[in-house]
Amino acid sequence: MASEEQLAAIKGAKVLMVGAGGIGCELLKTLALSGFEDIHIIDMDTIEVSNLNRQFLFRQKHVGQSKAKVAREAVLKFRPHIRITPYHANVKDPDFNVDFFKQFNVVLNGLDNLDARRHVNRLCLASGVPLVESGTTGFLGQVTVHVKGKTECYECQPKPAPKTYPVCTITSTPSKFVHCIVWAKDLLFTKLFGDKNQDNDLNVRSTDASSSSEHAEDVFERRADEDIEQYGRRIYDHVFGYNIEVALRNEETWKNRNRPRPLYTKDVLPPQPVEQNGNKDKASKTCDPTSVSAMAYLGLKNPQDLWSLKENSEVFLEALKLFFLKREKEIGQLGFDKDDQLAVEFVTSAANIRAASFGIPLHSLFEAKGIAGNIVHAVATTNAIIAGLIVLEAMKVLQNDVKSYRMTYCLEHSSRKMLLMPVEPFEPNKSCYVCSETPLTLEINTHRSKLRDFVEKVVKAKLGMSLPLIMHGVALLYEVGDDLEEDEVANYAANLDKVLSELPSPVTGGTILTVEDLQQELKCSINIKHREEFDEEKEPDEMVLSGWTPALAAEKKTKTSDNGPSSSNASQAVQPEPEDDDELEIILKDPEILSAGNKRKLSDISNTADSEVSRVTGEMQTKSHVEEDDTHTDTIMIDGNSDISKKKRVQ
Ligand SMILES: Nc1ncnc2c1ncn2[C@@H]1O[C@H](COP(=O)(O)OP(=O)(O)OP(=O)(O)O)[C@@H](O)[C@H]1O
Ligand SMILES: [Zn+2]
Repeated sequence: MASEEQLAAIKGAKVLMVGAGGIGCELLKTLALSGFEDIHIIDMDTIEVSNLNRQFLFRQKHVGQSKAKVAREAVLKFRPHIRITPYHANVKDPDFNVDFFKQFNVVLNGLDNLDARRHVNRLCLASGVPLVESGTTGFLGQVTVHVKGKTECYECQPKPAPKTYPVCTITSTPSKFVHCIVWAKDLLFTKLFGDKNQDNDLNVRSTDASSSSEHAEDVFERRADEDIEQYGRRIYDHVFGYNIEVALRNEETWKNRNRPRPLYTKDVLPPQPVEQNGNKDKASKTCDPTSVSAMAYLGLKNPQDLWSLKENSEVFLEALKLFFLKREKEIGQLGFDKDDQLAVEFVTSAANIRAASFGIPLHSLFEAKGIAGNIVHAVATTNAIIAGLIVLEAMKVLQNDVKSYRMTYCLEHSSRKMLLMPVEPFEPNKSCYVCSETPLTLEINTHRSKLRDFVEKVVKAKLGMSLPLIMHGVALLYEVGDDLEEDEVANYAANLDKVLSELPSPVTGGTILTVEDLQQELKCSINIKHREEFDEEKEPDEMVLSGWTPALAAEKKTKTSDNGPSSSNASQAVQPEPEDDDELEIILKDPEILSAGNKRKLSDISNTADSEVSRVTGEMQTKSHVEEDDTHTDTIMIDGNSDISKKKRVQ
């Protein structure tokens, strides 16, 4: 029960909720039922059918409508007297500036991506409004509190990079199904249906370039007048047969590994394509490209079935054929999308054929889709728990009850009757470039890299700035904005194509650049260090940004699966299966949700003397470990006074 004071604080509060998805729907409902009367909601999305199983404010009839607006209407039905202001918009829109943020007592995030989270963090810091941040992934979740000057900000700890695999594992020596998925999705699919100009390791690494260059030359291009069935079989024989034979020639590679088996269509399929009783007509009449399906054509109904090698080979050829026959216009610009049925069918079958070749167990389309789309199924209950915790923290923030702030982790397996683990928040990281203005250092080849590389790869991608302004002393090198004169726009555009050392105000080793985002009111200094050479594999961007160090050095490796934008990136991949038992076994829907902060804090705690906490943490680190004395636990403990909640951070 809330006290009189709490109720008064709640009633008088004006709160901003960002995101009205899985967490957001639960949060709005809980806020309304807890007595909040002035709630603003920003969400840029419309409702999709796939949201309905867990976003309970939405119904079938709402599909296609604004989430923010429908969520408002749904809650007003049972709380008609409160004020809910919806914005169907991107939180990064310039309208939501520092002044807009200043009107709120607290901001509550229910977002699903790093970019928007960082943006909101910066606006909260700039406006001095406390932020309660959250995320869930399946059974895991967390709520953290960020108050300027009092606790760490959302960006005080660098976020872990998504799980990556060495290129040679993907192209030459896969040992797990996920390696085959990455190969099928990021290399083969992209090679056949994506941007032809994009760098792709498929040719180079999976064939012996020196001895087979003429064989590999343009092998993926369909020849003029080539029958589509012939083309498909040629691709199949090349990637699953010929390339494997070439790889086998390198005896060194296979000394300590199982040798793969080359697969050719003639060994797996009958010589002529098989007509499927009447299904062909059905497939060819389909006009909606998104409903084109090789499975449907082949009469394969259950996505959870395990297909044989022959069936996979048929799906492979059929899917490739359907892309060329039904979706030809899209070829050259397709990227893998987990919601694209034909793409999932193609990738599943290609990954399975490769898996068969390498002696790796095959997977169903359903499983393969989960891996390829980095899907961890959402759990509505976790969202509800997290939403409740957000409200509890918001109430403490409104009463300025700093001592009671907690970051709470929702665990998958209870330990000692605890499913929720509250931890005291950490102090701001003094070397955080976002909240402490610490200068960063950038190693870069100033004679080779262009300003454009710096803007795209550092300022936008790494620093997350949207409207950057770059200065060298008093000289403006780059700026964006609606109010620029034409000649300024032309100057900046010209600068982008210049190498750093040839800019009007040359950037060389020893230069200090000031980078600023006017909307986020974030400013930071970057010390430039000239460096000639970079490691192609480890530093493909040819630049290394440093100076932004975690507060605690000891980091554990975290497995991640990325729920970010559906763009596929050859270096990113899911890690759904445990690899090594000694690694932290948290499977993340998106790396930014249960981020570095989470693993650091958990491992910090495990280093403390408190065995109870160590046990909880230990369980998270080795998921398969079963607690002997914990077979009938269904209690959730969120006792703010428990020993655990009093644990101080280790410095
Ligand atoms: N920049 C942004 N501005 C406004 N809203 C955003 C922004 N980024 C994400 N969101 C919203 O945050 C919500 C996150 O909710 P959730 O994680 O449940 O995702 P979802 O898109 O509803 O579901 P799923 O991705 O699992 O299909 C979404 O409704 C999304 O529109
Ligand atoms: Zn910070």
